[in-house]
Amino acid sequence: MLELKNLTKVIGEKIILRNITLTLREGETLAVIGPNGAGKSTFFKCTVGLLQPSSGEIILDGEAVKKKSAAVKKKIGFLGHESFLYSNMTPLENLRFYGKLFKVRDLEKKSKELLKEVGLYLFRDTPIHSFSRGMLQRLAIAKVLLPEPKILMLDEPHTGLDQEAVALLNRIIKEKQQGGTSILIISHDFEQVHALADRVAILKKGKVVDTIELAQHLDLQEMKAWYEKVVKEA
Ligand SMILES: Nc1ncnc2c1ncn2[C@@H]1O[C@H](COP(=O)(O)OP(=O)(O)OP(=O)(O)O)[C@@H](O)[C@H]1O
Repeated sequence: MLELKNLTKVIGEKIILRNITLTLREGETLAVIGPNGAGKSTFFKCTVGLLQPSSGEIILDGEAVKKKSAAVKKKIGFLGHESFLYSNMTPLENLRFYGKLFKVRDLEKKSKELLKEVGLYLFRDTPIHSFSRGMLQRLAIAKVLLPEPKILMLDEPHTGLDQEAVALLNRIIKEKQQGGTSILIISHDFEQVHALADRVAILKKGKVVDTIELAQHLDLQEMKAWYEKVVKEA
């Protein structure tokens, strides 16, 4: 379980995140949506440890994340805007490199399986500097899955992907959901959020202004209507 308690981020004079308290429950998929500039990316970066919050706590299974222990890093796999891949290396070399860092067992076998899963196996020995954005995103997904994290955090994971890659990503996300992985998704894409999330939180001006459970009966139009009403009134 990942708990965010009173998370605040101030940059310069500006308060970007205000007292965010939110829990990612065991095995749930939580989506965070909100208007441009609401603080979603800053929220994501603070939660995965790329940015230090100004105050507040992030607690993962009872342990403070700010310690950045290897165990905490291994539990959370994140896919942000930067993929942190090495462009002069091939997909297989990238996965070997990260797999060794995370002490992944059966690394060679697992890397090849993941490359097959994301449709890059044929390109396994091609340096990635010639890859398209979609191919890089596929490799970034494989890299994130390699250490089998308990929690997946995805910032706008569908952006820039073609239909086939979106379907692939959603299939992987659904597989992970079934396996009990907790997932946090930041997204602008209502359709994907509706298809994937169990619960949705709206972030506006750095604050969580409302959350809703996506029960079976709440269709996409109703979710959009809820969002528009909350954003207008908050
Ligand atoms: N390093 C920074 N210095 C100053 N202001 C920043 C910095 N990073 C973000 N901001 C400001 O914080 C606010 C929230 O930005 P953030 O990128 O987190 O929003 P967002 O919800 O992800 O937006 P979008 O939907 O447009 O991607 C914006 O007003 C932005 O200008």
